[in-house]
Amino acid sequence: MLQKTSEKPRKSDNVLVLVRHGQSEWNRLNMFTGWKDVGLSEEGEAEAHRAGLLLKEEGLVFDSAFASTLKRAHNTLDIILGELGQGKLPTVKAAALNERDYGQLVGINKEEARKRFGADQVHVWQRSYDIAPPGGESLKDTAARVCPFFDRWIVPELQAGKNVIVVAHGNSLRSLIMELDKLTPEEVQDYSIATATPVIYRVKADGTLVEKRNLAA
Ligand SMILES: O=C(O)[C@H](O)COP(=O)(O)O
Repeated sequence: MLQKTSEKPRKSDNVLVLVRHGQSEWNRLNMFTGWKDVGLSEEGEAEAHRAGLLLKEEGLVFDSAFASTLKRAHNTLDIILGELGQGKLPTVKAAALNERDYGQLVGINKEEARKRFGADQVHVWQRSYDIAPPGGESLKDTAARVCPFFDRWIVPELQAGKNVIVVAHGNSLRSLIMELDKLTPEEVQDYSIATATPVIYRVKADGTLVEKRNLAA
């Protein structure tokens, strides 16, 4: 995993950009989604275009692109790359980056789940580190597939000086950012990621992280 340094960022640093997909149809309906492969809503497509324009304003050009195998993520990536004029960049789709499996909660409206199981219990399932929803994955389980994939396939790209974009999901990215930012299980409970809001890490040639920024519209 990449380490952090307190050195100042430099223009020559390369970047790792992490983006949660734009609003999906089931985000719009406030339903637990997990591995269900639902598409982007109209608003989600618009958000993805806005994220692409924000990255364009930053002057970013990517050398490598990764997304999950779920269409809300790789469609968001396609829209972003289109805005950047990089629609031909080959992209890697990996199931290891898929959203956390929400098990028996999938397809249930989140408000309805709070009424049925209690708000505190649902919050524990949504945000705790090592407690899984029934039949699903905890954040720890999710990290156990996301982080090894990141180390195996993405870190070498960054260490080779490439600019990398990764489009994935609220919880698969939380598990990765927990590792990158060295968040404790308590800290990660309060950490959530907005849809289509790029998180930019600057990465030095030796692979250390120098700066993290959120690109809010
Ligand atoms: O799978 C889902 O329902 C969402 O993508 C993430 O849900 P959460 O923000 O409730 O964890």
